[in-house]
Amino acid sequence: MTDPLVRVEDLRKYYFENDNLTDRLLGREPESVQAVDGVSFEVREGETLGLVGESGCGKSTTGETLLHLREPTDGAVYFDGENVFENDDLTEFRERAQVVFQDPFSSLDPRMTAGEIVREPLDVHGIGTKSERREQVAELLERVGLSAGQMDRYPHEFSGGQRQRIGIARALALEPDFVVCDEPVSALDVSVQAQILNLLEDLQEEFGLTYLFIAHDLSVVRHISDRVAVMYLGEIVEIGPVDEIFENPGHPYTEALLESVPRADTSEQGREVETLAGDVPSPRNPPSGCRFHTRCPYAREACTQADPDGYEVEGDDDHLAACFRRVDDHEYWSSPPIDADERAAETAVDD
Ligand SMILES: Nc1ncnc2c1ncn2[C@@H]1O[C@H](COP(=O)(O)OP(=O)(O)OP(=O)(O)O)[C@@H](O)[C@H]1O
Repeated sequence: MTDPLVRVEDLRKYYFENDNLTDRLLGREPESVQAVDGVSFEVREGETLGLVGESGCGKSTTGETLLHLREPTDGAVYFDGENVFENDDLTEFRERAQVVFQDPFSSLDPRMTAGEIVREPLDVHGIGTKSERREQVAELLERVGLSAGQMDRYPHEFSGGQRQRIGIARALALEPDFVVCDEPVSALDVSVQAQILNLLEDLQEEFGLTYLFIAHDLSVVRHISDRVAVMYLGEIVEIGPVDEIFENPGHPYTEALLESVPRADTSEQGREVETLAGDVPSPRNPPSGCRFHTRCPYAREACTQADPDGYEVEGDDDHLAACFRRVDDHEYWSSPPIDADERAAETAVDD
Protein backbone atom coordinates (compact mmCIF):
# COMPACT_ATOMS: atom_id res chain seq x y z
CA MET A 1 0.00 0.00 0.00
CA THR A 2 1.35 3.47 -0.86
CA ASP A 3 1.90 6.02 1.90
CA PRO A 4 -1.22 8.01 2.76
CA LEU A 5 -1.40 11.62 1.54
CA VAL A 6 -2.42 12.79 5.01
CA ARG A 7 -1.55 11.12 8.31
CA VAL A 8 -2.97 12.54 11.51
CA GLU A 9 -1.29 11.35 14.72
CA ASP A 10 -2.81 11.86 18.15
CA LEU A 11 -4.13 15.31 17.25
CA ARG A 12 -5.46 17.45 20.09
CA LYS A 13 -7.10 20.82 20.02
CA TYR A 14 -8.33 22.38 23.25
CA TYR A 15 -10.01 25.77 23.36
CA PHE A 16 -9.48 27.81 26.50
CA GLU A 17 -12.32 29.79 27.99
CA ASN A 18 -12.31 32.25 30.92
CA ASP A 19 -8.87 33.30 29.80
CA ASN A 20 -9.17 37.02 29.08
CA LEU A 21 -7.75 39.88 31.15
CA THR A 22 -10.92 40.35 33.23
CA ASP A 23 -11.05 36.63 34.02
CA ARG A 24 -7.44 36.70 35.13
CA LEU A 25 -8.04 39.83 37.20
CA LEU A 26 -10.91 38.07 38.92
CA GLY A 27 -8.74 35.02 39.47
CA ARG A 28 -11.02 32.79 37.40
CA GLU A 29 -9.39 29.52 36.36
CA PRO A 30 -9.22 29.03 32.58
CA GLU A 31 -11.42 26.14 31.45
CA SER A 32 -10.48 23.90 28.56
CA VAL A 33 -12.88 22.60 25.92
CA GLN A 34 -11.37 19.34 24.70
CA ALA A 35 -12.77 19.73 21.20
CA VAL A 36 -10.39 17.20 19.61
CA ASP A 37 -8.71 14.83 22.00
CA GLY A 38 -6.20 12.46 20.47
CA VAL A 39 -7.45 11.55 17.01
CA SER A 40 -5.38 9.49 14.58
CA PHE A 41 -6.31 8.55 11.04
CA GLU A 42 -5.02 8.68 7.49
CA VAL A 43 -6.46 9.91 4.24
CA ARG A 44 -5.27 7.85 1.31
CA GLU A 45 -4.45 9.32 -2.06
CA GLY A 46 -7.52 9.67 -4.30
CA GLU A 47 -10.04 8.58 -1.67
CA THR A 48 -12.86 10.34 0.15
CA LEU A 49 -12.75 9.85 3.90
CA GLY A 50 -16.08 10.83 5.43
CA LEU A 51 -16.00 12.29 8.95
CA VAL A 52 -19.34 11.98 10.69
CA GLY A 53 -20.73 12.65 14.17
CA GLU A 54 -23.18 14.75 16.14
CA SER A 55 -22.99 18.53 16.19
CA GLY A 56 -20.17 19.71 18.46
CA CYS A 57 -18.19 16.44 18.42
CA GLY A 58 -15.16 18.20 16.91
CA LYS A 59 -15.42 17.54 13.17
CA SER A 60 -14.74 21.11 12.02
CA THR A 61 -12.02 21.61 14.60
CA THR A 62 -10.31 18.45 13.27
CA GLY A 63 -10.49 19.72 9.67
CA GLU A 64 -9.34 23.22 10.52
CA THR A 65 -6.50 22.08 12.80
CA LEU A 66 -5.16 19.53 10.37
CA LEU A 67 -4.98 22.31 7.77
CA HIS A 68 -3.11 24.36 10.40
CA LEU A 69 -5.78 27.06 10.21
CA ARG A 70 -5.90 26.56 13.98
CA GLU A 71 -2.91 26.06 16.25
CA PRO A 72 -2.87 22.44 17.52
CA THR A 73 -2.61 21.72 21.23
CA ASP A 74 -0.66 18.54 20.52
CA GLY A 75 -0.06 15.86 17.92
CA ALA A 76 1.22 15.80 14.36
CA VAL A 77 -0.13 15.97 10.83
CA TYR A 78 1.99 14.59 8.01
CA PHE A 79 1.16 15.77 4.51
CA ASP A 80 2.98 13.82 1.82
CA GLY A 81 5.38 12.67 4.55
CA GLU A 82 6.16 16.15 6.00
CA ASN A 83 5.05 17.31 9.43
CA VAL A 84 2.86 20.32 8.73
CA PHE A 85 3.21 21.72 12.25
CA GLU A 86 6.99 21.73 12.05
CA ASN A 87 7.18 23.28 8.62
CA ASP A 88 8.30 26.94 8.75
CA ASP A 89 7.27 27.61 5.16
CA LEU A 90 3.68 26.56 4.50
CA THR A 91 3.51 28.07 0.98
CA GLU A 92 3.50 24.71 -0.79
CA PHE A 93 1.11 23.16 1.73
CA ARG A 94 -1.27 26.12 1.32
CA GLU A 95 -1.28 25.46 -2.43
CA ARG A 96 -1.79 21.72 -2.14
CA ALA A 97 -4.36 21.61 0.69
CA GLN A 98 -7.60 23.59 0.44
CA VAL A 99 -10.98 23.86 2.12
CA VAL A 100 -14.59 24.28 1.02
CA PHE A 101 -16.68 25.74 3.84
CA GLN A 102 -20.23 24.95 4.83
CA ASP A 103 -21.92 28.26 4.39
CA PRO A 104 -21.52 29.81 0.95
CA PHE A 105 -23.33 32.88 2.29
CA SER A 106 -20.82 33.85 4.95
CA SER A 107 -17.63 32.35 3.52
CA LEU A 108 -17.53 34.60 0.43
CA ASP A 109 -16.59 38.29 0.83
CA PRO A 110 -19.69 40.22 -0.28
CA ARG A 111 -17.56 43.14 -1.51
CA MET A 112 -15.62 41.04 -4.00
CA THR A 113 -16.89 39.87 -7.39
CA ALA A 114 -17.00 36.17 -8.21
CA GLY A 115 -13.95 36.66 -10.43
CA GLU A 116 -12.00 38.39 -7.65
CA ILE A 117 -12.91 35.69 -5.14
CA VAL A 118 -11.67 32.89 -7.40
CA ARG A 119 -8.60 34.90 -8.47
CA GLU A 120 -7.47 35.88 -4.98
CA PRO A 121 -5.45 32.70 -4.25
CA LEU A 122 -3.66 33.11 -7.61
CA ASP A 123 -2.86 36.74 -6.73
CA VAL A 124 -1.62 35.85 -3.23
CA HIS A 125 0.59 33.03 -4.54
CA GLY A 126 1.77 35.16 -7.50
CA ILE A 127 0.71 32.68 -10.14
CA GLY A 128 0.61 33.71 -13.82
CA THR A 129 0.30 37.12 -15.49
CA LYS A 130 -2.82 39.23 -15.10
CA SER A 131 -4.30 38.00 -18.36
CA GLU A 132 -3.38 34.37 -17.60
CA ARG A 133 -5.14 34.66 -14.26
CA ARG A 134 -8.24 36.09 -15.86
CA GLU A 135 -8.28 33.22 -18.34
CA GLN A 136 -7.77 30.69 -15.54
CA VAL A 137 -10.63 32.19 -13.53
CA ALA A 138 -12.92 31.98 -16.56
CA GLU A 139 -11.99 28.31 -17.04
CA LEU A 140 -12.54 27.54 -13.37
CA LEU A 141 -15.96 29.19 -13.31
CA GLU A 142 -16.98 27.22 -16.38
CA ARG A 143 -15.61 23.99 -14.91
CA VAL A 144 -17.83 24.34 -11.85
CA GLY A 145 -20.94 25.02 -13.93
CA LEU A 146 -20.95 28.83 -13.99
CA SER A 147 -19.99 31.04 -16.92
CA ALA A 148 -17.12 33.45 -17.54
CA GLY A 149 -19.75 36.14 -18.10
CA GLN A 150 -20.67 35.93 -14.41
CA MET A 151 -17.18 36.94 -13.32
CA ASP A 152 -18.11 40.54 -12.50
CA ARG A 153 -21.17 39.72 -10.41
CA TYR A 154 -21.26 39.89 -6.61
CA PRO A 155 -22.11 36.96 -4.30
CA HIS A 156 -25.61 38.29 -3.51
CA GLU A 157 -26.49 37.98 -7.21
CA PHE A 158 -26.05 34.19 -7.05
CA SER A 159 -28.18 31.41 -5.55
CA GLY A 160 -26.85 29.27 -2.65
CA GLY A 161 -25.79 26.46 -4.97
CA GLN A 162 -24.06 28.89 -7.33
CA ARG A 163 -22.22 30.46 -4.42
CA GLN A 164 -20.98 27.09 -3.32
CA ARG A 165 -19.75 26.57 -6.90
CA ILE A 166 -17.75 29.81 -6.53
CA GLY A 167 -16.32 28.49 -3.24
CA ILE A 168 -15.32 25.26 -4.99
CA ALA A 169 -13.73 27.13 -7.92
CA ARG A 170 -11.71 29.18 -5.44
CA ALA A 171 -10.57 26.04 -3.61
CA LEU A 172 -9.43 24.55 -6.93
CA ALA A 173 -7.61 27.66 -8.20
CA LEU A 174 -4.21 26.53 -6.92
CA GLU A 175 -4.66 22.99 -8.29
CA PRO A 176 -4.64 21.32 -4.87
CA ASP A 177 -4.22 17.60 -4.16
CA PHE A 178 -6.30 17.58 -0.98
CA VAL A 179 -9.54 19.36 -0.09
CA VAL A 180 -11.30 19.42 3.27
CA CYS A 181 -14.99 19.70 2.43
CA ASP A 182 -16.60 20.94 5.66
CA GLU A 183 -20.34 20.30 5.42
CA PRO A 184 -20.30 21.66 1.84
CA VAL A 185 -23.96 20.87 1.11
CA SER A 186 -25.70 21.16 4.49
CA ALA A 187 -26.67 24.82 4.02
CA LEU A 188 -28.21 24.06 0.60
CA ASP A 189 -31.68 23.00 -0.48
CA VAL A 190 -31.97 19.24 -0.82
CA SER A 191 -32.62 19.61 -4.56
CA VAL A 192 -29.28 21.41 -4.98
CA GLN A 193 -27.28 19.13 -2.69
CA ALA A 194 -27.08 16.28 -5.22
CA GLN A 195 -25.82 18.62 -7.94
CA ILE A 196 -22.99 19.88 -5.74
CA LEU A 197 -22.11 16.34 -4.60
CA ASN A 198 -21.97 15.18 -8.21
CA LEU A 199 -19.78 18.15 -9.10
CA LEU A 200 -17.37 17.31 -6.24
CA GLU A 201 -17.24 13.68 -7.42
CA ASP A 202 -16.57 14.70 -11.03
CA LEU A 203 -13.84 17.10 -9.98
CA GLN A 204 -12.26 14.42 -7.80
CA GLU A 205 -12.02 12.08 -10.75
CA GLU A 206 -10.84 14.72 -13.21
CA PHE A 207 -8.14 16.21 -10.96
CA GLY A 208 -7.25 13.16 -8.85
CA LEU A 209 -8.33 14.93 -5.66
CA THR A 210 -8.30 13.48 -2.16
CA TYR A 211 -11.15 14.59 0.12
CA LEU A 212 -11.79 14.72 3.84
CA PHE A 213 -15.56 15.10 3.74
CA ILE A 214 -17.14 16.36 6.95
CA ALA A 215 -20.91 15.91 7.31
CA HIS A 216 -23.60 15.05 9.83
CA ASP A 217 -26.06 13.74 7.23
CA LEU A 218 -25.49 9.99 6.99
CA SER A 219 -26.99 9.67 3.52
CA VAL A 220 -24.54 12.24 2.18
CA VAL A 221 -21.62 10.50 3.88
CA ARG A 222 -22.67 7.10 2.56
CA HIS A 223 -23.07 8.45 -0.94
CA ILE A 224 -19.69 10.13 -1.24
CA SER A 225 -17.24 8.26 1.01
CA ASP A 226 -14.87 5.38 0.35
CA ARG A 227 -14.12 5.09 4.06
CA VAL A 228 -15.82 6.65 7.05
CA ALA A 229 -14.53 7.83 10.43
CA VAL A 230 -17.10 8.24 13.20
CA MET A 231 -16.40 10.91 15.83
CA TYR A 232 -17.81 11.15 19.33
CA LEU A 233 -16.91 13.84 21.86
CA GLY A 234 -13.49 14.67 20.39
CA GLU A 235 -12.43 11.12 19.58
CA ILE A 236 -12.69 8.76 16.60
CA VAL A 237 -14.66 5.75 17.80
CA GLU A 238 -14.79 3.80 14.54
CA ILE A 239 -13.17 3.89 11.11
CA GLY A 240 -13.52 1.60 8.14
CA PRO A 241 -14.76 1.05 4.59
CA VAL A 242 -18.11 2.75 3.99
CA ASP A 243 -20.14 -0.45 3.50
CA GLU A 244 -18.64 -2.02 6.62
CA ILE A 245 -19.55 1.02 8.71
CA PHE A 246 -23.13 1.06 7.47
CA GLU A 247 -23.77 -2.68 7.30
CA ASN A 248 -21.56 -4.10 10.01
CA PRO A 249 -20.90 -1.34 12.58
CA GLY A 250 -18.44 -2.30 15.30
CA HIS A 251 -19.11 0.48 17.82
CA PRO A 252 -22.33 0.96 19.82
CA TYR A 253 -22.28 4.68 18.98
CA THR A 254 -22.21 3.94 15.24
CA GLU A 255 -25.04 1.45 15.80
CA ALA A 256 -27.00 4.15 17.61
CA LEU A 257 -26.45 6.63 14.79
CA LEU A 258 -27.75 4.13 12.26
CA GLU A 259 -30.64 3.19 14.57
CA SER A 260 -31.64 6.83 14.90
CA VAL A 261 -33.25 6.68 11.46
CA PRO A 262 -37.01 7.15 11.78
CA ARG A 263 -38.52 3.67 11.36
CA ALA A 264 -41.31 4.81 9.08
CA ASP A 265 -38.84 6.31 6.67
CA THR A 266 -37.03 3.59 4.82
CA SER A 267 -35.20 5.97 2.51
CA GLU A 268 -31.95 7.41 3.81
CA GLN A 269 -32.78 10.94 2.77
CA GLY A 270 -32.53 13.35 5.64
CA ARG A 271 -30.98 10.88 8.09
CA GLU A 272 -29.34 13.17 10.53
CA VAL A 273 -27.20 12.43 13.51
CA GLU A 274 -29.02 14.93 15.75
CA THR A 275 -31.87 12.48 16.25
CA LEU A 276 -29.83 10.22 18.59
CA ALA A 277 -31.42 10.09 22.05
CA GLY A 278 -29.76 11.50 25.16
CA ASP A 279 -27.45 14.40 25.81
CA VAL A 280 -23.86 14.50 24.66
CA PRO A 281 -21.70 15.14 27.74
CA SER A 282 -19.76 18.39 27.74
CA PRO A 283 -16.29 18.44 26.14
CA ARG A 284 -15.30 20.65 29.11
CA ASN A 285 -15.66 17.66 31.40
CA PRO A 286 -15.78 14.47 29.33
CA PRO A 287 -16.60 11.14 31.04
CA SER A 288 -13.72 8.97 32.23
CA GLY A 289 -12.87 5.77 30.40
CA CYS A 290 -14.85 5.27 27.20
CA ARG A 291 -16.55 8.61 26.54
CA PHE A 292 -19.65 6.89 25.21
CA HIS A 293 -20.26 4.83 28.36
CA THR A 294 -22.81 7.34 29.72
CA ARG A 295 -25.09 6.64 26.74
CA CYS A 296 -24.07 3.11 25.86
CA PRO A 297 -26.56 0.27 26.36
CA TYR A 298 -23.71 -2.24 26.78
CA ALA A 299 -21.65 -0.22 29.29
CA ARG A 300 -19.91 -2.14 32.08
CA GLU A 301 -17.61 -1.06 34.89
CA ALA A 302 -14.54 -1.74 32.72
CA CYS A 303 -15.75 0.99 30.33
CA THR A 304 -15.51 3.61 33.08
CA GLN A 305 -11.90 2.69 33.86
CA ALA A 306 -10.00 2.90 30.56
CA ASP A 307 -10.40 4.53 27.15
CA PRO A 308 -10.45 1.72 24.54
CA ASP A 309 -7.99 1.64 21.64
CA GLY A 310 -9.17 0.90 18.12
CA TYR A 311 -9.69 -2.88 17.84
CA GLU A 312 -10.14 -4.83 14.61
CA VAL A 313 -13.73 -5.68 13.77
CA GLU A 314 -13.92 -9.34 12.83
CA GLY A 315 -10.21 -9.53 12.01
CA ASP A 316 -10.35 -6.75 9.40
CA ASP A 317 -7.34 -4.50 9.94
CA ASP A 318 -9.00 -1.79 7.85
CA HIS A 319 -12.03 -1.65 10.15
CA LEU A 320 -11.34 -0.53 13.72
CA ALA A 321 -13.73 0.22 16.56
CA ALA A 322 -12.78 1.67 19.96
CA CYS A 323 -14.88 -0.74 22.01
CA PHE A 324 -13.82 -3.50 24.43
CA ARG A 325 -16.61 -5.68 23.07
CA ARG A 326 -14.50 -6.27 19.98
CA VAL A 327 -11.94 -8.19 22.10
CA ASP A 328 -13.12 -11.72 22.95
CA ASP A 329 -11.01 -12.17 26.08
CA HIS A 330 -11.21 -8.62 27.42
CA GLU A 331 -11.92 -8.17 31.15
CA TYR A 332 -15.00 -6.21 30.02
CA TRP A 333 -16.86 -9.50 29.70
CA SER A 334 -16.42 -10.36 33.37
CA SER A 335 -17.00 -6.80 34.57
CA PRO A 336 -20.41 -5.88 36.10
CA PRO A 337 -22.88 -3.90 33.96
CA ILE A 338 -23.59 -0.30 34.92
CA ASP A 339 -26.85 1.53 34.69
CA ALA A 340 -26.43 3.94 31.79
CA ASP A 341 -29.20 6.22 33.11
CA GLU A 342 -27.51 6.56 36.49
CA ARG A 343 -24.17 7.16 34.85
CA ALA A 344 -25.65 9.83 32.57
CA ALA A 345 -27.20 11.58 35.58
CA GLU A 346 -23.75 11.76 37.22
CA THR A 347 -22.27 13.49 34.21
CA ALA A 348 -22.71 17.23 34.33
CA VAL A 349 -23.91 18.72 31.08
CA ASP A 350 -23.02 22.36 31.36
CA ASP A 351 -23.99 23.71 28.00
N1 LIG B 1 -13.55 29.04 19.19
C1 LIG B 1 -14.04 28.21 20.11
N2 LIG B 1 -13.93 28.46 21.44
C2 LIG B 1 -14.41 27.61 22.37
N3 LIG B 1 -15.04 26.45 22.07
C3 LIG B 1 -15.18 26.14 20.77
C4 LIG B 1 -14.70 27.00 19.71
N4 LIG B 1 -15.01 26.42 18.51
C5 LIG B 1 -15.64 25.27 18.80
N5 LIG B 1 -15.74 25.11 20.14
C6 LIG B 1 -16.33 23.95 20.84
O1 LIG B 1 -15.59 22.81 20.48
C7 LIG B 1 -16.43 21.68 20.31
C8 LIG B 1 -16.27 21.12 18.91
O2 LIG B 1 -16.75 22.07 17.96
P1 LIG B 1 -16.73 21.80 16.38
O3 LIG B 1 -17.32 22.99 15.70
O4 LIG B 1 -15.37 21.37 15.97
O5 LIG B 1 -17.71 20.55 16.25
P2 LIG B 1 -18.50 20.01 14.96
O6 LIG B 1 -18.59 18.54 15.12
O7 LIG B 1 -17.86 20.52 13.72
O8 LIG B 1 -19.93 20.64 15.17
P3 LIG B 1 -20.88 21.38 14.12
O9 LIG B 1 -21.32 20.34 13.16
O10 LIG B 1 -21.99 21.91 14.98
O11 LIG B 1 -20.03 22.47 13.52
C9 LIG B 1 -17.85 22.16 20.62
O12 LIG B 1 -18.12 21.89 21.97
C10 LIG B 1 -17.75 23.67 20.40
O13 LIG B 1 -18.68 24.35 21.23
